[in-house]
Amino acid sequence: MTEPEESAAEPQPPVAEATTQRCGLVAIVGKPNVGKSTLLNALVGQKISITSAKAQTTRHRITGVRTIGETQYVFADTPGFQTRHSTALNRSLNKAVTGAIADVDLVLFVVEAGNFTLGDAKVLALLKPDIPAILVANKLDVVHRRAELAPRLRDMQQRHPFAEFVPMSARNAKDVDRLFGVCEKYLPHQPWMYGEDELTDRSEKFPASEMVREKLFRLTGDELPYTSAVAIEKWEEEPSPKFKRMVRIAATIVVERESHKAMIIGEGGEKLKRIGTEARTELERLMDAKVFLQIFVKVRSGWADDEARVRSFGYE
Ligand SMILES: Nc1nc2c(ncn2[C@@H]2O[C@H](COP(=O)(O)OP(=O)(O)OP(=O)(O)O)[C@@H](O)[C@H]2O)c(=O)[nH]1
Repeated sequence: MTEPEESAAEPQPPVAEATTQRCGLVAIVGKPNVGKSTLLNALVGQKISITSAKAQTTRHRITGVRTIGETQYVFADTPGFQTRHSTALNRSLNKAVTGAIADVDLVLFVVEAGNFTLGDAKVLALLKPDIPAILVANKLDVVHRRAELAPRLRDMQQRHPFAEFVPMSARNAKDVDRLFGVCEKYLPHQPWMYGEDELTDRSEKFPASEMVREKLFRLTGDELPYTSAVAIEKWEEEPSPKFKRMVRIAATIVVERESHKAMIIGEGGEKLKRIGTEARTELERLMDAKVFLQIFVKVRSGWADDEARVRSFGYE
């Protein structure tokens, strides 16, 4: 039997090297309180902070994505390292956690500059020598005698073959930018896993609409049909001298009948006001931001039958 000759015409798998894009998984690890969350927030621009909205790859939960130029940095969660409790740190010394950092492209191993302890050594022992690791000596701003750093760093280098060493402060934007530059070359040439803004938008908008929906159903009881939906129509982050973060959100509740609309608005607008206040209060806590929430109620009969529209409300 001979091989069919038309095989040359079959579609070829894409050649990874052909892309100018880079994309890779980056794990931020370190003992509690060294500044991992602060660093992650600085790296992803504070856009991903809601834990319930974490995306998933096969083996990792994704805590944030940042795309700069041609390079997409996908930050992977390493559960167990992200805790303040020493018991949880002990728990983290297990295979699941080791597995989570075993197949990332790059590890950022975070320590407090000038303060290397047994806790660091325990986490360090879990790193695999074949995955490039960058030693991030964080909180450099509080180190007074920088000369004392060198012997400690040599000690660290003896324990693990770090690819590079970056002294920095997660609170310093220039340092954070520099860190991206250092990391870039360790991410493989391959197409991006996520759209440029995919996670940044979706991750907070979705819980926001769910929050309004939850209050809506809780405060209207069983009277309202489940076909009522909530769409986020406007989402604007604004700089504010007073608040760390300020977000203006406009949401629309879509119902099928005028009678449902009246039910939601309530006497003198009382019910809608309560829905808004409760949703806003919880969103502020969840997003750690000042939130201005406007809610509109629209009647669109039969919308639940319209597939495209259902999709546009996020029920895919
Ligand atoms: N001075 C200074 N403080 C920092 C820096 N980075 C983080 N911190 C502070 O260090 C403390 C711990 O930071 P986190 O980001 O919560 O540390 P973590 O490693 O995520 O802690 P766990 O969640 O317990 O694992 C916070 O009070 C931060 O504000 C820095 O570069 N300089």
